[in-house]
Amino acid sequence: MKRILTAAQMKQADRNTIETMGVPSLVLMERAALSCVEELQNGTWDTGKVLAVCGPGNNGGDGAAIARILKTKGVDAELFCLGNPEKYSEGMRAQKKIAENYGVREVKNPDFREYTVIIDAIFGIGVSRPLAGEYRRAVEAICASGVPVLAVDIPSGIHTDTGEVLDAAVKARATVTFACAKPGLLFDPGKRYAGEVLVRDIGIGFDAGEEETPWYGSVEKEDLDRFLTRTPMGNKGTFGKVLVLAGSGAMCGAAVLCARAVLASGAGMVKVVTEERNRTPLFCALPEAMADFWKEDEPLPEEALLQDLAWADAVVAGPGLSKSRTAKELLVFTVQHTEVPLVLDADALNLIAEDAEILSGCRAEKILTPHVGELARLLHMTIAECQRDPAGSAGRAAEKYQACCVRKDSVTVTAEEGREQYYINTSGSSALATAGSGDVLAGITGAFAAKRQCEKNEKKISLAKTAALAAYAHGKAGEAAEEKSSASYVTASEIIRGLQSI
Ligand SMILES: NC(=O)C1=CN([C@@H]2O[C@H](COP(=O)(O)OP(=O)(O)OC[C@H]3O[C@@H](n4cnc5c(N)ncnc54)[C@H](O)[C@@H]3O)[C@@H](O)[C@H]2O)[C@@H](O)CC1
Ligand SMILES: [K+]
Repeated sequence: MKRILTAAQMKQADRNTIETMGVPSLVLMERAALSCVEELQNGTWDTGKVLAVCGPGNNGGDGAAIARILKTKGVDAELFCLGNPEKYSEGMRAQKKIAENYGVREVKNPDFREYTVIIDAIFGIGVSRPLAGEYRRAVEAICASGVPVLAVDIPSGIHTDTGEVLDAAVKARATVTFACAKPGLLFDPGKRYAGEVLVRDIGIGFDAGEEETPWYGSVEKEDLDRFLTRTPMGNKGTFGKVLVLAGSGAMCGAAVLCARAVLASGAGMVKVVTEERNRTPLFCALPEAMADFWKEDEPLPEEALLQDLAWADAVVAGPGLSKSRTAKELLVFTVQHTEVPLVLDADALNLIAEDAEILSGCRAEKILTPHVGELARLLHMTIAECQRDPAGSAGRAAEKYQACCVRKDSVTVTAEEGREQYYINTSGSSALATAGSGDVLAGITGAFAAKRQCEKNEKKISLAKTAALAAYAHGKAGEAAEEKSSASYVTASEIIRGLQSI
């Protein structure tokens, strides 16, 4: 698990390192600069002629230190400083003086195209308003030059906490960021501006405060491997039994994909409850599945359903379910009689968006997996509003529906109810944007929720972390599928196969 820090939390961590731990600010800056120089000298950058573009704050100080260290290594490195020198931060003032002492040349009106690398050290986590005047002109000229850019800490003009572009921003080939990633480097559009994000340790002795909110983190491969470890003493009944309520008359595929993903994600058994017309295609496509059936406009098979719900360790409801009268009755019955974790996806979410009463009296822990369109319907907001605030909109749905909410988008965010805690997903690509991909994620989430349900209490991770692990596995499976061909050719079935190569 990796912590992700907001600007305020990172500043607190810097302050704590300097004031409480006693590490001088210039030492941190030196380490920050050295980590950027190390990146620049890894053989993938042409350091023939380097320009460090420095702002008035400590980000600028990093830039001046980078130019000076490069100069001592024989690189032709120059400085271009923006802002009023009287308003420089102490760190910038000191670093600029040191650079001068080492003979680093300061240029006043550079032609950016003359350089082989530009260091973007205009603003870091201290950026506080849209870029204007000379800052904006510099950013636009850097972008227009086409010269590869290494951004220091965060591309200048990107909001550290939201990833928004503050009117103009530098587009970097890579960003070296210090101590921890920042939300703005992982959310769109900041993610597209940051290029490759390299997190470097500079000796920050934080505790930025575990309790401090908002709390952001990302799960990693080790977390997934740890979670998926199987006890050799287990059997198909103890690895998780998942009930999938999916597929209406016209939509058998969603049920098949979801149930197949359940089995490919480590669950021991899957049972599908689907519309009668899906009987033959379901058994042909997935001989491993058990099944029960319902018929449109006929009474629900309540006895069988009660037994299925008592058997399951987790329930997934919604993929391809339709919003028919009987589908809604099935959903209401399931919500009222489920006591194990309930994953609500697709049409289940659409039905709930139209009638929130469906969830009243629900005793189960819930995971909602809406894409942004479904989330907008659940929150009665516009899609644009939900896109503008990835974490906040996920959090709002978690609060409103007393659930954990997995907000699916190019960057998936999982929010937990009751606390401002968010997992930002770091895996996946546009390969995941294909029909049936959501059914696969619902299946993986159901399998993981069932596995968690079977764990002993002391080993149990939170439901939100379980859902975040499912989103991470889904993204990794998409990446594995993409490696075999290209993002354009990946299908949902290939994402399921990709699970084997994570
Ligand atoms: N000692 C420390 O505190 C360390 C700081 N570090 C670097 O310092 C950065 C943070 O430094 P600062 O807090 O000085 O912040 P910045 O260097 O990001 O910029 C802050 C300065 O820019 C001004 N400013 C902000 N937005 C502006 C805008 N749109 N137009 C014009 N002026 C604007 C502010 O008034 C302030 O003077 C980090 O991102 C990192 O690169 C690292 O060297 C690690 C150690
Ligand atoms: K920067």
